[in-house]
Amino acid sequence: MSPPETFSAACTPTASDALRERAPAKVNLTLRVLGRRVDGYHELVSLVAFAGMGDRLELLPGENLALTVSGPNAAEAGAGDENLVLRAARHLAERRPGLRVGRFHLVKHLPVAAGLGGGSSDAAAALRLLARANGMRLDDPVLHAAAEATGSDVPVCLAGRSSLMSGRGERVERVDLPRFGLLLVNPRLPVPTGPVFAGLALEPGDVLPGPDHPAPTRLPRERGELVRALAVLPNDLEPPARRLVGQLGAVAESIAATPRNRLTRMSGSGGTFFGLYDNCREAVAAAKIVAARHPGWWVKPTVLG
Ligand SMILES: C[C@](O)(CO)[C@H](O)COP(=O)(O)OP(=O)(O)OC[C@H]1O[C@@H](n2ccc(N)nc2=O)[C@H](O)[C@@H]1O
Ligand SMILES: Nc1ncnc2c1ncn2[C@@H]1O[C@H](COP(=O)(O)OP(=O)(O)OP(=O)(O)O)[C@@H](O)[C@H]1O
Repeated sequence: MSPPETFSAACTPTASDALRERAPAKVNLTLRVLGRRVDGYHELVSLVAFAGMGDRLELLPGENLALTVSGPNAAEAGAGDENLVLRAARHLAERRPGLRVGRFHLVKHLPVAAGLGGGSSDAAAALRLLARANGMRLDDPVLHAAAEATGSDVPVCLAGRSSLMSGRGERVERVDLPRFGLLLVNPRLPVPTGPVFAGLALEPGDVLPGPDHPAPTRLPRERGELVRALAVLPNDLEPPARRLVGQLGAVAESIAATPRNRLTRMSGSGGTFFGLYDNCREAVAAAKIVAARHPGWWVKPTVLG
């Protein structure tokens, strides 16, 4: 006689119960450094937008927190305690007793330490998934406190749409931007964020005269006008990043030389550079040229906004 049926597996979550979120690449269209705060962080203002590609994160809700990672850049991101997915989850759990967590699976497409805020976007996706699993609203201040505690780029990634980011990264104002074709190029050389900021050689309390940035409402909505406005608002981290990693100059040149390129610039602390185009088709044509000349580089055409 067969043992009595316990039906024990009936309510065990399966992969099909997983919640899913995208973790898109963050692009800093502009990045002005206004000075250095007494806490050592730099005071910034940056126009941030999100790409049509990035990582993917799943959560199978449950009692125990765990993470597995797959995808082309899984090894570089790692699945240990320091992964920003787990750090964000722990920051939220500390602030929200009884938080239901679970098993995360990250598909890591974005290069690591690349200026695309990959880890920050993964952390923000983790917070959005935990909010869904716990019936929390996305504007819950606890979610925002956990984002801020996880990293400077996590609040803007939690917003997940074009924004003007300021302070250390904690102030985020929504901005409407036109859509662009986008080319992302990374020479597969990781660039650590801390040393790039350190290359500015600012002391705590220093204030830089001059750097100014138009308010969200003063930014043009038309693509051509916006490109002209962006052209005079650089990424202030580009000179120290180029000093740190000499090969970055070649990345910028390769994008700038493509047909119909509207703007070429470094994102975040580098070393990914982006090119803007009027549409995705032009970005694909540019990607083919760059990839043919530099087969070892990470080259992705997509859209922005
Ligand atoms: C360069 C940007 O990606 C632009 O969006 C961000 O400012 C960096 O964001 P992030 O990687 O999330 O940065 P965090 O993990 O908070 O900080 C990494 C390191 O960058 C430096 N850092 C970061 C942000 C900031 N406003 N000032 C800084 O000086 C600090 O040395 C810090 O130790
Ligand atoms: N999920 C993750 N994905 C990528 N890196 C992670 C992750 N979790 C932790 N890290 C660590 O975070 C560091 C920064 O990685 P990330 O790819 O977010 O950098 P970045 O793109 O330069 O970020 P930013 O643009 O915010 O400066 C790396 O040293 C990496 O080891």
